[in-house]
Amino acid sequence: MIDLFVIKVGGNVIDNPTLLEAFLQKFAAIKGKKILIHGGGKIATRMGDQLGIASRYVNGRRITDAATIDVVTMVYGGLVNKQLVAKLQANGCNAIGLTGADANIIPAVKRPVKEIDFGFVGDVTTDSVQAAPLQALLEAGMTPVFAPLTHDGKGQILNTNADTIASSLAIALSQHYSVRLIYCFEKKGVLHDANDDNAVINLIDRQIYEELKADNVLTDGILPKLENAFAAIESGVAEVLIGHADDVQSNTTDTVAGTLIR
Ligand SMILES: Nc1ncnc2c1ncn2[C@@H]1O[C@H](COP(=O)(O)OP(=O)(O)O)[C@@H](O)[C@H]1O
Ligand SMILES: CC(=O)N[C@@H](CCC(=O)OP(=O)(O)O)C(=O)O
Repeated sequence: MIDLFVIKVGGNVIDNPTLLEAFLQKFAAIKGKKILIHGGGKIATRMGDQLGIASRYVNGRRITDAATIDVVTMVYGGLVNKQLVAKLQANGCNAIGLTGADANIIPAVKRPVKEIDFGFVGDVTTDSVQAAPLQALLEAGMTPVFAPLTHDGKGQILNTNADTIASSLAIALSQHYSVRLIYCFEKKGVLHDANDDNAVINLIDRQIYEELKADNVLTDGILPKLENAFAAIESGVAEVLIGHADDVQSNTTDTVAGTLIR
């Protein structure tokens, strides 16, 4: 099978012009087939504040009411997605910006209301992801760039966590390609101590994950990121890595830096 890199870049990198520029140069230089998924949660929060629409989170997920879905559609599907595409084009990468609604690639279901009403948040089932249009774009030499938006098939855009979009696409495409899923953020990997940037854990399996959780080493966004990483590796994705945005290029070779998920 042909190799495919499915690469996700987080909001802290997108929000830092120096880190972002370096990341996009390295991403553009990666040879072979690749897909980029971007977040942008921090920018959406800032834009919402400017519009008088405050952000609320439960369990790390944004409560996406009617006003908020408009903000995130504009920010993720417009501002962030198109800026990334233009910068990749400037770096010689033939990027094409997409949401999950485009070509019906990522249908989703509005999260059912239980104790919490998350509003217009979409849950993805990997068997509903449409790989064929993505394959057509990849075979034509283009690099799809995904905003973290999905749709319900009835005309409603939905907000879906970018880490989840990345693992769902990686799983669906692993039927056609040998996929390496790489989560890029502003740390060198999963750390033994979140404040010590050099304390990288090289390898995490389910048992180590449970021990790290019990020891309170893992908090905040790294928990859903690891859940998505395990979902991918347990559903046919060949390799999953979590590392620094600066290491994206080396992480597409045999010399990996960061945390390998097994
Ligand atoms: N042990 C840990 N190692 C690395 N990051 C950690 C750890 N514990 C908590 N974190 C936090 O998790 C965050 C990553 O999650 P998140 O903000 O969702 O990433 P992204 O920017 O990719 O969306 C880091 O910025 C860090 O603050
Ligand atoms: C449902 C949900 O929470 N969606 C996320 C999508 C953006 C995202 O995932 O951005 P980062 O990768 O920068 O965190 C949100 O709106 O914050």
